[in-house]
Amino acid sequence: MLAPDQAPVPRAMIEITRVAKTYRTKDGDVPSLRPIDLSIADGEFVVVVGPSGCGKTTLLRMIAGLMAPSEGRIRVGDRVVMKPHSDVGIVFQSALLLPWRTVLANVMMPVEVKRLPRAEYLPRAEALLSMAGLAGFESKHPWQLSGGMQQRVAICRALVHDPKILLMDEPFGALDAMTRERMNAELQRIQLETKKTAFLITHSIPEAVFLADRIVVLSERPGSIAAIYEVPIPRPRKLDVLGSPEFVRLTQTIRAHFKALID
Ligand SMILES: Nc1ncnc2c1ncn2[C@@H]1O[C@H](COP(=O)(O)OP(=O)(O)OP(=O)(O)O)[C@@H](O)[C@H]1O
Repeated sequence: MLAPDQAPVPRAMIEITRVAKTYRTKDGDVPSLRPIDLSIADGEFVVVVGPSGCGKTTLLRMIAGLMAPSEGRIRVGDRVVMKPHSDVGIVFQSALLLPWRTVLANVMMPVEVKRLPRAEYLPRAEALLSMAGLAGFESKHPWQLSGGMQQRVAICRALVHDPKILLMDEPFGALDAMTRERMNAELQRIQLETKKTAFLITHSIPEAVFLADRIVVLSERPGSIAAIYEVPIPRPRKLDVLGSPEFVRLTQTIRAHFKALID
């Protein structure tokens, strides 16, 4: 048996090392992220907040391999990210469902694109829809669903190929406040059940505090890590927690920090 100080340190699921990004445009260079370091553990839920244009989406796109860093490197699992890869599923602000396809056919899209065996993944798609409260809607079309339901379909689609990581860029930004709160509770449940590592960008500080294990606050562009807050509220968190003193205190602290960044 290993002594406590010899116990293996679990390897991070996402390791971001001195990653910076400058966009080279015909009008000149646009520095968007200063070198940042961040380790995200397997199963952890990390939420990123920061002023508009500070580089949040840029960071997400680099984790997904959709864009290369200008400096530094990103490791996901055992591999250094060099190109788009299957370890992530991505959810955007708009569900981006294909209107002529049924809900189930939309969820199966990544299986087709990645040429995975349909027979193996079909039951998984159905199980995900059921877990997301969409059993019975498999053969409906996107226009027959509410905005919140469409976003749940997008989450199922992001998870269908069983990626290790769920990346979300303002997934509930277009929803009304009540639906958004319900979706936060749903997302928490889905993440706890699937045990995925989650990385979410939001402009809503309450959403960040409700969902996160850790909140990363980025500074104005070119973004750098201004602070990291742990959220010690036990899970599963019910929506009642939004009114608890601990929740309100943390929300206010982060809001004040945020305000100081942009004033
Ligand atoms: N393709 C690009 N070419 C040049 N500059 C870009 C490009 N994409 C983003 N930028 C610039 O990089 C900066 C960071 O953009 P990014 O979209 O990552 O910010 P963000 O924090 O996600 O913003 P928001 O909260 O408004 O969505 C912005 O100033 C933006 O103008």
